[in-house]
Amino acid sequence: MAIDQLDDRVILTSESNPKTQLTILNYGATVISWKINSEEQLWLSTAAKLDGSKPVRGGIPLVFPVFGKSQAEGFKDLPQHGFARNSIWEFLGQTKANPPTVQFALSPELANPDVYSKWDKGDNDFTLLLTVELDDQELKTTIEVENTDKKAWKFNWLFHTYLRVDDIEDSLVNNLPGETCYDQIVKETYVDKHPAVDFDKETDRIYKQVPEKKILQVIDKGNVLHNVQRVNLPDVVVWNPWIEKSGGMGDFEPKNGYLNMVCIEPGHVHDFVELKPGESWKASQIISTKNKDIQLLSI
Ligand SMILES: O=P(O)(O)OC[C@H]1O[C@@H](O)[C@H](O)[C@@H](O)[C@@H]1O
Repeated sequence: MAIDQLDDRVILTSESNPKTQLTILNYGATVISWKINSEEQLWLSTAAKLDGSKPVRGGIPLVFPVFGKSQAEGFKDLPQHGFARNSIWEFLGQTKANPPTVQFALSPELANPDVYSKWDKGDNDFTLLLTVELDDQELKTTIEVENTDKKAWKFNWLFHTYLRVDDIEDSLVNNLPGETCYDQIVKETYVDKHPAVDFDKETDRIYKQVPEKKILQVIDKGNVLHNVQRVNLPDVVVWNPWIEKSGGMGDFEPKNGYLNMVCIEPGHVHDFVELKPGESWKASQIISTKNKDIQLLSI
């Protein structure tokens, strides 16, 4: 694998196919592009700020130590989704040849001080290690969170993945029926009884404790486009801002871009993970286009 380390980003190119490429910004360690044989798999707003002035609108922003806003002690002052997505991570280099693997790290010294200082008054010592593996048709991102402090603390984690679709109105996400979700639009918890998640309006749901064996599949006109597998990430957020909400976001362009994206966000967000001093926690998201069969596990 060729690795090009530029000032603000790292580009990985597959040796077996030079048209398979991954771009990771140092800012937020945000994957902003993943092309398989020239075909882009992720959605990135054309107005996304890539200069570190604002979290990236698109790609795979990383959410830590809080998902959304929380009134929990130590989290109240943090802005939505925490500080991992607006801190400049350190590129550690290539760590494995096969599958080609690189790593990025974040610790309090590197974290955006304005935001980090709002988490328990900036008093929690931690290390985040992000491992990114690029295979021919698969992207695996693994996070390891370590408590390097002398006291316990807690956190949420989430991969805020913007997947590209041809037309959201022709797309479904399966394997969530039967699961309990908190619907952030109507502010209610219910069991989703639809045969699949479809999209004809703003959608913002947190599915809780979804069994790991359930692969989340984005199905476009009957074809499986993306398979999202999770390791140690029990919750899944499904988000599409639709017309009004995306219209109000200055960094969301083109304005009809909501038709070409769906966020499937594997995370640990319903409950906090608590780590005692010296403990660590590890989780992965695996997105793949290999499997074309619809997985029928639900109901
Ligand atoms: O605009 P932000 O901070 O990137 O958040 C985008 C969306 O992120 C999703 O994860 C949340 O469920 C939504 O409620 C939120 O609107």
